[in-house]
Amino acid sequence: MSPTDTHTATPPYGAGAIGLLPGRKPITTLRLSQMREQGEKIAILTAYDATFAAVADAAGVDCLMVGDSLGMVCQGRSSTVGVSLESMLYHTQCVTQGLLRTEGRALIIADLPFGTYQQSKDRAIESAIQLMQAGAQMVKLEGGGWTTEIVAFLVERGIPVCAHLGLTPQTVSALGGYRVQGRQAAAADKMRAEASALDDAGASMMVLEMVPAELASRITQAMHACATIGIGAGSGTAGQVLVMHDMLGLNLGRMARFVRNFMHDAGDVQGAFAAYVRAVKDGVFPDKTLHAW
Ligand SMILES: Nc1nc(=O)c2c([nH]1)NC[C@@H]1CN(c3ccc(C(=O)N[C@@H](CCC(=O)O)C(=O)O)cc3)CN21
Ligand SMILES: CC(C)C(=O)C(=O)O
Ligand SMILES: [Mg+2]
Repeated sequence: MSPTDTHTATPPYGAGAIGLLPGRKPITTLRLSQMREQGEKIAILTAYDATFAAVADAAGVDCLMVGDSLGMVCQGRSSTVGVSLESMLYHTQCVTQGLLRTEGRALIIADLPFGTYQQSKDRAIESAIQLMQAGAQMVKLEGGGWTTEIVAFLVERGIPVCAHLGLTPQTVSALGGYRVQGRQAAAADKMRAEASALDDAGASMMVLEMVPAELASRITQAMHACATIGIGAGSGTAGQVLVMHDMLGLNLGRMARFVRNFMHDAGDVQGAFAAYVRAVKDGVFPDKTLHAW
């Protein structure tokens, strides 16, 4: 199938009413790997509720990420560390309902929150199963080499996994702040080795957050099956993700440098989401001015 056969690749991405667009094939992990192989960029936004999920889906967003960033965006916390599995389940159910109501096509990815996978593989799969039963189609967990065993354990048992390297917000205290990761040669080499191990362990996707663009590109090119998804990691990754509120220009604190306001030139929210999808697919977001690392 060529990229132009699909709904996502055919502009305009999101004119008209929410949902119920005919012939919209659901995004599967197989479809994501085809997109990676064919070089069609994967456009992802976070979502925390039914209405925004349905609007983002109708605008052509490929995956919706129920991020533990909901602790900051929805709950007003100063970090994601205190987010509970119950909160993640609630918001995953909300997003799932939004897509069911509108026959949505986006793939739902849910974050395993801090403290629900670090203890053991058993603890990780118990938490992951709950997210999958709430409607997630893939779970995401943060961390380097130590997560490889957990990723393999979940993947072998039929749970698609997204890894997450670079700035891992759940360990912000250990990292000393929300700062760029992998700047030094030794840290960059370590991240490349961890990324390859996670690829071999069967991770379908990998978020690279606040990583130098060149390092993110090198990691992307080294992957055998895993689709890299950048946030503040340049344009060389297989896809991009942003926190929905950020790209609409809504933030409780200071906006990170990698954010672009897509609401500014759009008539409405769905238009902003569609402009984001278009910009990611066309490779014009992010551009070089958006990351100073
Ligand atoms: N609204 C929101 N957007 C996000 O992107 C996001 C969340 N929340 N919560 C979870 C994590 C935390 N993230 C963050 C938080 C802060 C910066 C930040 O302040 N960046 C600055 C500092 C860079 C530096 O010190 O080098 C920047 O200018 O980008 C970046 C990512 C990304 N995630
Ligand atoms: C920004 C993405 C990658 C995330 O982890 C979140 O929203 O929690
Ligand atoms: Mg997260």
